[in-house]
Amino acid sequence: MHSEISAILAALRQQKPVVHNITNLVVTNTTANALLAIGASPVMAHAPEEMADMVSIASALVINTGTPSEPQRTAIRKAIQAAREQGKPWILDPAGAGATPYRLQLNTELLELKPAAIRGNASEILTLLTGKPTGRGVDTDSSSDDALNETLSYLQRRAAQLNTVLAVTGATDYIIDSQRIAKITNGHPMMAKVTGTGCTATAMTGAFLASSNDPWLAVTASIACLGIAGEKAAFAAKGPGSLQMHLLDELYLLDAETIQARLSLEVLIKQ
Ligand SMILES: Nc1ncnc2c1ncn2[C@@H]1O[C@H](COP(=O)(O)OP(=O)(O)OP(=O)(O)O)[C@@H](O)[C@H]1O
Ligand SMILES: Cc1ncsc1CCO
Ligand SMILES: [Mg+2]
Repeated sequence: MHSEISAILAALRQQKPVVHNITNLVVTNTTANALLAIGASPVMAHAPEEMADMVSIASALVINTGTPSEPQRTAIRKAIQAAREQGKPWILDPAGAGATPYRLQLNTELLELKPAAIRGNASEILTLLTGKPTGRGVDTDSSSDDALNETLSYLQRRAAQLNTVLAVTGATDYIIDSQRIAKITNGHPMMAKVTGTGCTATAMTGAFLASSNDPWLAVTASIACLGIAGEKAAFAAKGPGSLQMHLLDELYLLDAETIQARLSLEVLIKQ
């Protein structure tokens, strides 16, 4: 898999896709910088009046519901409509989907609008798919093999129904479509001590989706690249502050040799 991942990264850097982000107030700067560091061209925009025009110059759209509001909801609807009309991929990050009924209702509406991919932590993805606002979710690390397998086959059925790619991230990442599951164990626990690491994964995935015809491979490549850059950054960091700085450097420096040396990925067959 390392050569396929490096090939998509090379295509991304060659194409420098414009990625339109409607994201949360917390991570707007860090996700824009991560997109630049990996080789894409970010634009952060949320005025409803310019959504169709902005989508028309972008190659992918990233929607993140971390700090929602009614004006943003209007912008999100307009941007997704434009992306669908223009045949451009869009990715959903249901940030905090289970935190309030408002977010869950918004995310449930967006789920029906055919995202090419959905990236969240286990609680967010399960809340979104089941409609049950639990903050508990699954802990893929501590689940028994049976419980984990049950959840994976449920997720795979839902990915097939929705014709999307589900990326469930955490200590272990699972990238799931109707046929394939990638299990990635790159990354470092310190990454969870920097806000917006997951939002960065989603934003980067927008750029990777724009750089490949295989959405599952694109999402897998994106999550693997972030995990590899993140673990390298963690080794160099004293704590979360310098991790954030090193992460940008490692995304910028990431190359095929590093991917080959560090990739920790297993492809599970159809459940
Ligand atoms: N305990 C961990 N061990 C190893 N890597 C981790 C761990 N926690 C997070 N990561 C890395 O961080 C990436 C994204 O993190 P996570 O799933 O925690 O996102 P999130 O909860 O949506 O974060 P946020 O909402 O702050 O953006 C994962 O894909 C993985 O590479
Ligand atoms: C901390 C926080 N609050 C809303 S969005 C966000 C960033 C991580 O999702
Ligand atoms: Mg998140």
